[in-house]
Amino acid sequence: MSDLFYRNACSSTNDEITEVLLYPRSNFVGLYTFNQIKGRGQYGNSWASVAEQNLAYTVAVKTSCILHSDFLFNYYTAIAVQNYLANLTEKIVKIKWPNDIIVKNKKVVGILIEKKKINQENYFIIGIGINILQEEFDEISNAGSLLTQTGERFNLKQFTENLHSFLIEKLTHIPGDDEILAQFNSNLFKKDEISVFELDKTRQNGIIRNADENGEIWIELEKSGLKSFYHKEIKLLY
Ligand SMILES: Nc1ncnc2c1ncn2[C@@H]1O[C@H](COP(=O)(O)OP(=O)(O)OP(=O)(O)O)[C@@H](O)[C@H]1O
Ligand SMILES: O=C(O)CCCC[C@@H]1SC[C@@H]2NC(=O)N[C@@H]21
Repeated sequence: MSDLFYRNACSSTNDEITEVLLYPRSNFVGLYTFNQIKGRGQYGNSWASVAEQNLAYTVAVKTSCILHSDFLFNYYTAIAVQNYLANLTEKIVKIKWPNDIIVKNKKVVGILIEKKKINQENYFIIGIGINILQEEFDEISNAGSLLTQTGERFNLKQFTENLHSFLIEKLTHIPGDDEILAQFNSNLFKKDEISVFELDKTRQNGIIRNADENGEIWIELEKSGLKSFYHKEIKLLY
C-alpha cells in the first residue's frame, strides 16, 4: 500500500512531506510538485526547478523497513532511478558517484536522502529532482533534462505516478549488499575511462575503477596510483 500526494506548489518536498507524515499513512508515502520554490540540494546547495517543467518528488520510507547501511541505501536508490530511466529511453543512463543520474553526459537527476524522526517514527526522506521538460540551463553547465538528452516529452503526471510505483516495488525488494554494489558498479559513470579530476587544487588524469562497501570510490591516478576517496575529497571534472 502507498500514498502519493500532489501539491500545486511546495517550498521543498523534502520539508513539506513532514506535514503529510503527521497522520498515519502506508509504508511508502510520496509527495510531488511541478513547482518547487526552495529546492535543496546536497551540501546546502540549492536545487533549481522551472515551474511545470521539472519534477520535485519525495518518498518517505520507515528506516525499520531498511536493513542496509546508509550509503548502500543511497546507492540502491540511485540504481532504482537509473533503472526507471533506462527503461524509458534508449540513451545511456549512468550513475555519477555517489548518486547523480547522468543521461548522455548531463546531470538530469539529483537525489538528496535525509533521515528524520516524525511522530516517534524514523524515516529515510528520499528527495528526487528530475529535469523533464526544461530546455535551457544557462547557469548550470553540466545539467540537462530528459527533453534535451532524449528528445522526448514525457507527460509529467504519468511519469511521476509510474516512478512512484516503480520505486515502491524496488524498495520492497532490496537485494543484498553484494548485489547492490555489483549493480551500482555496472552502471557507474566514466568507469574504466580516462578522466580528469581535481584533487588538492590540482588537476590530474585518472580512471574510476569501482565504488566499495565502505562508501569510497577507487580511482587509479596517473601520479599516485590506485587510491580510495570519500565524497568531496576528489572532484570529477570531465
Ligand atoms: N535542476 C538542476 N539540475 C542539475 N543540477 C542542478 C540543478 N539545480 C541545481 N543544480 C546544482 O548544480 C550543481 C552542479 O552539479 P554537480 O554534479 O557538478 O555538483 P556536485 O554534485 O556538487 O558535484 P560532485 O558530486 O562532483 O562534487 C550542484 O550543486 C547541483 O546541485
Ligand atoms: O544533486 C543534488 O544536490 C540533490 C538535489 C535533490 C533535489 C530534490 S527535488 C525533491 C527534493 N526536494 C528538495 O528540496 N530536494 C530534493
